[in-house]
Amino acid sequence: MENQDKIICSELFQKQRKVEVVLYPAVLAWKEIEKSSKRSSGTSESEHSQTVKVCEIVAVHKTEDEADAQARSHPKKINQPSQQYPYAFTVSYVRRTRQHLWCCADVTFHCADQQICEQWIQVANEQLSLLTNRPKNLLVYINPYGGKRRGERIYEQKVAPVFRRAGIFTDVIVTERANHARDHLKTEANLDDYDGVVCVGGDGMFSEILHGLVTRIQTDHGVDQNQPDAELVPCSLRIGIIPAGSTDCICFATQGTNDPVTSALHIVVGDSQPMDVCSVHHNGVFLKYSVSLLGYGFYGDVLTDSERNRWLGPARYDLSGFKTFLSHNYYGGTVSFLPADDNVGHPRDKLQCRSGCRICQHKHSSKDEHDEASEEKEKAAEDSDRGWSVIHGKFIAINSASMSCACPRSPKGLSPFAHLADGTTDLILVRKCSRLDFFRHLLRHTNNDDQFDHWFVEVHRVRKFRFQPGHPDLAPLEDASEHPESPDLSPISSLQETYDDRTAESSWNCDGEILHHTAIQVSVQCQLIRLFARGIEEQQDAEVAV
Ligand SMILES: CCCCCCCCCCCCC/C=C/[C@@H](O)[C@H](COP(=O)(O)O)NC(=O)CCCCC
Ligand SMILES: Nc1ncnc2c1ncn2[C@@H]1O[C@H](COP(=O)(O)OP(=O)(O)O)[C@@H](O)[C@H]1O
Ligand SMILES: [Ca+2]
Repeated sequence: MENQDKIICSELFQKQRKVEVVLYPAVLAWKEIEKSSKRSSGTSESEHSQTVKVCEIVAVHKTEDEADAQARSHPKKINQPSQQYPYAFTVSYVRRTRQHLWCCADVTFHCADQQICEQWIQVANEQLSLLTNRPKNLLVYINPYGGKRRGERIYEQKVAPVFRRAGIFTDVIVTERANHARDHLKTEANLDDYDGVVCVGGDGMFSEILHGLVTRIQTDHGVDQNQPDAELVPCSLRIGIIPAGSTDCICFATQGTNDPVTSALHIVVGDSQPMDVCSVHHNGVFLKYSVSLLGYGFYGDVLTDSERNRWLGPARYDLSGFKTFLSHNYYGGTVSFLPADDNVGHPRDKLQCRSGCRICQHKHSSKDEHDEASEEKEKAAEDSDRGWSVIHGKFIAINSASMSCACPRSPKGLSPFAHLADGTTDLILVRKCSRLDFFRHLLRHTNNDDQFDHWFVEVHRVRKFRFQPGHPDLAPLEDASEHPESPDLSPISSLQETYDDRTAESSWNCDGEILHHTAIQVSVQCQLIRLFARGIEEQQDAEVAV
């Protein structure tokens, strides 16, 4: 860096070592100045600078620790270098540890001159105030019953101290019933008072916040959510997620870890990650929004069963997953879908959505350029069923993943190459197959094998889809148990006695909530919301060069 880039530069003390500290517009750097007998000047610079990006500084504060106070009140006792420099300031900043985990680290610089110390604090804070994307006022909702019921504790012990340090003001509401947060956002909350909303809970709680916010914005702008083709108004408030639920896949898939401190730091630095939202309708009536999984069959049945065992906490999904696997139900129906454009890739193209993803960025700019005429044309084509594909069949699972849906149970997710903000969802059809085959498919969610590489699985990247339950009389699929490649495990007859595949219906798991209708129409709303996140970082992003 050039000399003229320096905003302030001083020789200070850090841990009793003399360091040169420089604040550049984008970076804070410090390096040790060693005593050296080899040089006439008596000092030499050590090889390595330590650096912190200014945009990842949480706060710069005057340090009031005991040693400094003592040094000021008993100047005669001074014998340590740090005590000769009794004024100090502390820089709190983001430090990456491992696996996308962030922590808040502190570095304290000491100096002899009070004025220099105060100048540093003032100048550094002026630089921080130029970062206009940082939130100052947040509305926080805590679900005290999510996950292992630790929401309040997690917030008080791990998150609130980070917000306090960063000087963020918060209004905190601990919910008293289901849909408390949704209803408060819909009708009561004064959204103009806040720069963002924070959700402490799981995917179900996130879904509440999403519905409250999106519905409020549409109502304020006179948009009718019941119109499947309505142009929805994007939310200007960002949403932060503090993971305190059971699956927490929205948090995991957008920052790579389920750690409350990491989430708090993404909020403090003002990250912004656009995200697609699926709108779900039934016969022209709005049902729900979804950002992660819309799952019929296996995941719908797991969720329905798990609700009965909520007291088990996150383990309820393991029990229900096992029971549902043994039941081995399949459901008839017709899936129709409108494939996405080729430029957004394919669910098996191995292009992972990462921080600053080019595919999502390209989608954003082409969305801006889209003129009204081409939009009209597109709509007409969609309405006339031109370009739609139709599949009848018997399915063990129909999953729509608008993002990877990675979570600790499945670190690469249901659709590892799905994108957060490309305006599409990956539609995964798992046809009727043997129990052993389905087990192999599930197992591949936990290892590096391709879970789509099975004869009974197909996956499509789509912009819209529809589902109609019912026995597929028109074009029944051959019975998979007769398929030569699918040796079945012995049937578990007691579990299947009452099961009639002509009439049976499952339900939809919509981000952890059960939908009350099975016939649905789904449309992806490109980048409707933004999170306080940045997508999963590539490992080299962690290094900073000066
Ligand atoms: C042989 C071992 C097979 C293990 C296969 C595991 C596959 C797991 C894929 C999980 C995808 C999760 C998608 C996210 C769903 C959440 O929205 C939903 C609600 O979350 P929360 O509100 O935090 O509770 N979670 C689920 O539906 C749980 C699915 C668990 C399935 C075993
Ligand atoms: N105070 C409350 N009492 C009961 N249920 C609540 C409360 N606040 C939120 N909920 C509901 O709890 C459900 C599960 O919440 P979530 O935080 O996702 O936990 P989990 O991940 O364990 O399912 C959501 O459907 C949400 O609407
Ligand atoms: Ca998507």
